[in-house]
Amino acid sequence: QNIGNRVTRSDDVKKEPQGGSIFKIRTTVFFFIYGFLVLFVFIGFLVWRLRRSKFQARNSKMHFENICQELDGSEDPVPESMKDAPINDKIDYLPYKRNYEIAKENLEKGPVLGHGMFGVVKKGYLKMADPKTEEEEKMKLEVAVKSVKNTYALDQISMLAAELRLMCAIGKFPNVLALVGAVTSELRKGHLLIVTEYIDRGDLLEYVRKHRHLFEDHLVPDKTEPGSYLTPLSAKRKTYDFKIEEGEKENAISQNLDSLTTSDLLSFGLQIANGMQYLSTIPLVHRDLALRNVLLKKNKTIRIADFGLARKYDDKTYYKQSSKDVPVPIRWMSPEAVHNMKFTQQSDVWSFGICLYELFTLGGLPYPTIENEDIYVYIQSGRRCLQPDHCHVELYDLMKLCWNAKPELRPTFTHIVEYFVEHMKKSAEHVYDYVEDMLRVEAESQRKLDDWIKVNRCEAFEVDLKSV
Ligand SMILES: Nc1ncnc2c1ncn2[C@@H]1O[C@H](COP(=O)(O)OP(=O)(O)OP(=O)(O)O)[C@@H](O)[C@H]1O
Repeated sequence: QNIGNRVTRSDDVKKEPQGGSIFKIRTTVFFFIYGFLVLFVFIGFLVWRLRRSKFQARNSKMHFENICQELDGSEDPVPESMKDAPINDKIDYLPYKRNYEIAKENLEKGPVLGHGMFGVVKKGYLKMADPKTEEEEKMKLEVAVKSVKNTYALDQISMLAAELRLMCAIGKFPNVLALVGAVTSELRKGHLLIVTEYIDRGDLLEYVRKHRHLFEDHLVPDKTEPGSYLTPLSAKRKTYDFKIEEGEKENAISQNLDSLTTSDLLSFGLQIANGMQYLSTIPLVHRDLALRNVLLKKNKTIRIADFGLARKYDDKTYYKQSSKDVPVPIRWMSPEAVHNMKFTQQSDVWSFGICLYELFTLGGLPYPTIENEDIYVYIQSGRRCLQPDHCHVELYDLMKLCWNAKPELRPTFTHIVEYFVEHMKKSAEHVYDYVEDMLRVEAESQRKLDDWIKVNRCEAFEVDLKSV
């Protein structure tokens, strides 16, 4: 049957009229022209792509070149009008100190510690730049290494470079995250690494939240206060009862990380105030002071971190006032900062008051019953966070001072540290002694970080800081 069909088809072909071949020629010519056009467009597209990627490469090379130049800071002197301005405003003039440079081969990268919106922080191990002994050759320092997720995101690399220059100017202080060094040698290829101290216990907010069920409250209702049985317990004045024997004072803060007591909260509060006081003398405005940006070490000392210009835009904590705006940490912000987006030392003081609230509520959300969009109206009407249960009234008084509607009437960080120290010397001297001792140890360990990079740059750095 198949053979039969084939015969029939070939017969049809033989019988085809002449008009059919004209049609065939036309079709061939049409396809030829059409194919030629397609080929022409395709080649045009390839040429356009090639030229565009060449242009982009030249453009990003130029941008990377700019970022490299910016690393050295502007050659112009800081204008007289900006002399006393916070270093955040003078970022263009801040240089990256080249003696912070780490040889890439001395740095080994480890597991991811955490992500920001654009950045990623990994654990790292740094070899000594100039080992003198065999033992030193084998030694490795645990560090944290920050980089951007997308090496082609020029604006993010530029922000990371700015963060590096800011960290160079900040220097070292026990309650502030210290820069160990940086790898900038491959910046032209989009690779920039900031290497800082490794802080082993994550952020303080998570720590207090995770340990709130173990909390040991040493703030008890004042037994000497006269009151009737009609006075509710919550309305009674509370005082500390640390139950520490004379000889046990030095162990009064447990280094066991599976514990959380009133002494710990006081110690964290004092340390944050101490770190902020140092930053305010530089002067640097943090702009995002919150427990989530404070890191904890296993000896229960803390480091204020996250001076970056990039923010965690995807985090619910950051609120967009309108679709055009940059998301901001509205619950931590003073009213004037919300109103005009102007961040100052006084707005940092407000945020410090909120940090105390977070501490003494064991990681509670500020204004828990108020929606983001209603916070500004709420604080403008004079209302504030309520006194946390675990907070001594003198510390709540300090919080209220930090939340004064008038920025100029808020205490400075120097006043805050004095207030804290006085409160602790009176009521919790063991905590004060502990913090003082630990900070001495931490200052020493930060000084030793310089040994991991070739040059001992402490002196040079101090001279530079004064001239900024
Ligand atoms: N020095 C450090 N030691 C240990 N862990 C760290 C260190 N720095 C950051 N981390 C961890 O990495 C997480 C992300 O860090 P960080 O918030 O600085 O990232 P980021 O990229 O700067 O984010 P963004 O700039 O968008 O705020 C932190 O929450 C913390 O858990």
